[in-house]
Amino acid sequence: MSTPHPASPEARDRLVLGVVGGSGLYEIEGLQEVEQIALETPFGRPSDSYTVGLLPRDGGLPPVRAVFLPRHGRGHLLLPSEINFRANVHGFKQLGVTHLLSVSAVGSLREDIAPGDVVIADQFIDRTAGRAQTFFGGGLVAHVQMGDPVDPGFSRRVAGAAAAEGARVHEGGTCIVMEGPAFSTRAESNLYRSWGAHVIGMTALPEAKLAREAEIAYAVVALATDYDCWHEVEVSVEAVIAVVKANVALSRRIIRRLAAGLPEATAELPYPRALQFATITDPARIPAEARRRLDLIAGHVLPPSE
Ligand SMILES: CSC[C@H]1O[C@H](OP(=O)(O)O)[C@H](O)[C@@H]1O
Ligand SMILES: Nc1ncnc2[nH]cnc12
Repeated sequence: MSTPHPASPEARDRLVLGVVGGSGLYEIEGLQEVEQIALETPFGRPSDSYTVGLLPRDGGLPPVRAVFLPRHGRGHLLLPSEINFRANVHGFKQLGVTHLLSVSAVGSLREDIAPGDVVIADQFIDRTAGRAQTFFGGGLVAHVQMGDPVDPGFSRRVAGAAAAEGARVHEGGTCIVMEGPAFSTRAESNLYRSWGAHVIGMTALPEAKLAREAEIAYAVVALATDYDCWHEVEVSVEAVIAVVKANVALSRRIIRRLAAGLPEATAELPYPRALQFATITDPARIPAEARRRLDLIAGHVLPPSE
């Protein structure tokens, strides 16, 4: 399978679907012409090798290229705090991904979001600590916008695919992203409820911020697995995994249904041009090392060095 350079106009015009699998989703199904690709990045190693292949598309269109990575690694070896989010997103970018679907297990902070329901989260509150949040730094400064952290058009398609596959879908919702790995205290859980949040997880950030910097459209399909501890019963990994396992076939069907309806060209489902007005550093002062490290992410918005 030939892959154009991800920064080339040809690659940026062609829609490529990325899927980052969460707890319980370590493989996807139905891929044709499958390859496993192990990558290195300037930010270290991703969580595992990427599975790359083709998923069928409706309407006589050629299949869509799809790239899958389990964010905790196969066998679930990585804590949320141990995930190298920068390497994971950089790897997706290297493989030409333009649209990244995050699959995530979350706790519910609302009575009306029951275990087994799907939430297409569209806002996040960052309660992580000490995670690398950006590709930038070291002499090249950029500030991307995060007012709308997920891509609305892509998220609508994800919601449509989930509903078509029979899920009970909540379109929109605020996700608290905590550091973990311990689940919340009851006081924290009640505090997050008082903030109006809908669900709680441990991984959507900094993933969404890095996807934005990489100009990859991002959407989350969050599977509610439990009622966090505000609901009186403690959260247990056993309960979370039981719900994920009961819904793993649903998650895979949502991915296939989403892929089937995707257009061929990014013009029909544009990704964010997030870096167009985000860099602030005087191009003449950018260190060569920073230019090299950020070439794939920001090379297209930087004037060439003299
Ligand atoms: C196994 S319960 C806690 C664990 O599950 C979620 O992972 P992911 O978002 O990758 O599905 C949550 O964020 C925690 O990492
Ligand atoms: N209650 C919860 N808190 C944080 N992350 C979760 N993932 C699944 N359930 C969770």
